[in-house]
Amino acid sequence: MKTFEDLFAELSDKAASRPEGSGTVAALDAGTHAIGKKVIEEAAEVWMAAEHEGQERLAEEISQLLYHLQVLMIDGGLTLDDVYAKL
Ligand SMILES: N=c1c2ncn([C@@H]3O[C@H](COP(=O)(O)OP(=O)(O)OP(=O)(O)O)[C@@H](O)[C@H]3O)c2ncn1[C@@H]1O[C@H](COP(=O)(O)O)[C@@H](O)[C@H]1O
Repeated sequence: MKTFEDLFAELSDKAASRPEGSGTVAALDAGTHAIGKKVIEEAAEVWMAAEHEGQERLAEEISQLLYHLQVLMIDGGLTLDDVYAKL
């Protein structure tokens, strides 16, 4: 099972190596504004799932929100420790 740390390491590697066909590379190339819009979209889907769609969908939507937050972290040059220091 993939952890938050595993995913961040994978995405950081993709950002550096820029493999063909990577959605992460495409998202980073689209820029901060576009990534931010995906974060908002996924956050709304998390909210809807929590209210109406059950645990399975909620877990799925939260995983997608975490993914887009990690893309925004990488776009902003943050490390996991930068965020963990604020927890
Ligand atoms: N965990 C994720 C992940 N979660 C969400 N997403 C993206 O978020 C989208 C989900 O959003 P929606 O359900 O709203 O679907 P959608 O509106 O049809 O999506 P778009 O049209 O906006 O792309 C997916 O289509 C993916 O683009 C993810 N994309 C990639 N990963 C993981 O990230 C890693 C690197 O992926 P690549 O960079 O694509 O190789 C791999 O381990 C992937 O499993």
